[in-house]
Amino acid sequence: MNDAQSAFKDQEMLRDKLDKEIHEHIATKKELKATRRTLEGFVRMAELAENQCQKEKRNCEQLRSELREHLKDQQTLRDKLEKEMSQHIATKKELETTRREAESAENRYRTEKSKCEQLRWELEQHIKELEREQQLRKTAEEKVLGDSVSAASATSKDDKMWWHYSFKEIQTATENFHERNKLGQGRYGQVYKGVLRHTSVAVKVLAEDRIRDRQEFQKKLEIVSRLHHPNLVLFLGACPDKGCLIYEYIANGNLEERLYCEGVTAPMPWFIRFRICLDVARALSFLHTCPQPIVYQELKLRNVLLDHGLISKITDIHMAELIPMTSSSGAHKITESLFTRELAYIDPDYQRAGTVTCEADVYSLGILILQLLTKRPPLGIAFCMEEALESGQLDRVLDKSAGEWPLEEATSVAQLGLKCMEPRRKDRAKLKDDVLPVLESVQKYSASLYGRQTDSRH
Ligand SMILES: Nc1ncnc2c1ncn2[C@@H]1O[C@H](COP(=O)(O)OP(=O)(O)OP(=O)(O)O)[C@@H](O)[C@H]1O
Repeated sequence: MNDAQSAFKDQEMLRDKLDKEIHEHIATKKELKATRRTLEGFVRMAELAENQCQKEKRNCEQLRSELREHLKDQQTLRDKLEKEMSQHIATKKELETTRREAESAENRYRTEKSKCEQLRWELEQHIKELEREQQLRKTAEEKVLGDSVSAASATSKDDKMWWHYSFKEIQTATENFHERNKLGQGRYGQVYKGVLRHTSVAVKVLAEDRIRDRQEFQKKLEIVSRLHHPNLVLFLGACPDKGCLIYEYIANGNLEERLYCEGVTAPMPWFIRFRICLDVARALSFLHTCPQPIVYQELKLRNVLLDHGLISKITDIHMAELIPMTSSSGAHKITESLFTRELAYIDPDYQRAGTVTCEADVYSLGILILQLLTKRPPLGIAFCMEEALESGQLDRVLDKSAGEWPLEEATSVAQLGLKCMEPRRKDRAKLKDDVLPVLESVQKYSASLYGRQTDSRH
């Protein structure tokens, strides 16, 4: 083989190689073209996608801002709702409070109404009782006036005005002085409830030393049995040998218990208190104006009993002292030791004069009046009332549980109470001229307020 041939061969091989490379190049070019198209497609798709994205993004922005607006609106609405809700709760609470207040006001109204009804009923009973007793009183007073002189010396006579009960009868009546029938224990003995000859009675069993002087005791019984007055507890009889005194039973306890609402009783209204002052003053006046005057000496809250109509009656009348007919001054030396009496109620003039007069009762009445006005203990009561009146602050010391006191009337009763308590007996208020007129006019005022006459006695 020559050179030409080998060159040709080389050229052939080169041409084949070039052809092959051209083919490969063409194929690669085609591939590249295809790839380029694909890529261009991708680019377009990417552009489309980006456009879409932009659009979506814009939509999103739009939605977000709408959402923000919406949320803002919702927040405003929620704030408004919360505000309204709390207003609603506050209104509801207010309504609840108002409802409770209305309920308690209604309850208070009902209680007050029933108290009023009760008082009205009691007043009506009082009127009936007074009417019934008025007649009794008239005849009794006439009889007493006629009889009391002879009564002092009636011990040996047989014309007894009281029942003589046997001890057996009294034992039966009190179930042999059973504890459950015991009404209380005083300084001079025990008191039992019982039923004697179909009548409710209080049996007072006096201590032995109280009946030692038989004659004196009998004499007292004769006098006491002749004392009939609507405001005195009625003495029915006795079993003198055993020191048992039989009194009518008074159902509503004593004034101290009622004033201090023991046994959860309702407070006494002011007009009942005014009436009690008058009742007690009338009882004292009756005793003092007997032909042979009687000084009660035992006036205090515990010795004023109240019946079902809240009419007051003074008890322990057997403790009273007769002023001897021989005493021109109306003064009497008493044998009783002062220390057996309640000190605060004792006439301060007794120590100076050494004798007792009817003014001693007026002094005790003064304390009782001030106690009913203020519900305070007797000690220092006059001083406290003087201060209140001088400073024009009476309402500060008046007992608020008695209701709305009429100030003008309360002032005149308070002044009267102080006048009764003047240290010197000659300066004290006089029952007939001062005490009764003031208390009667106050009673008239109370009656006019309640639209009817609650007192038919005078
Ligand atoms: N007739 C009566 N009806 C109903 N209760 C009465 C009667 N008499 C007395 N009592 C009651 O019996 C109790 C004792 O009364 P008593 O008179 O013996 O003593 P006191 O008044 O408490 O004290 P003091 O001996 O100091 O007077 C009191 O609670 C009184 O209210």
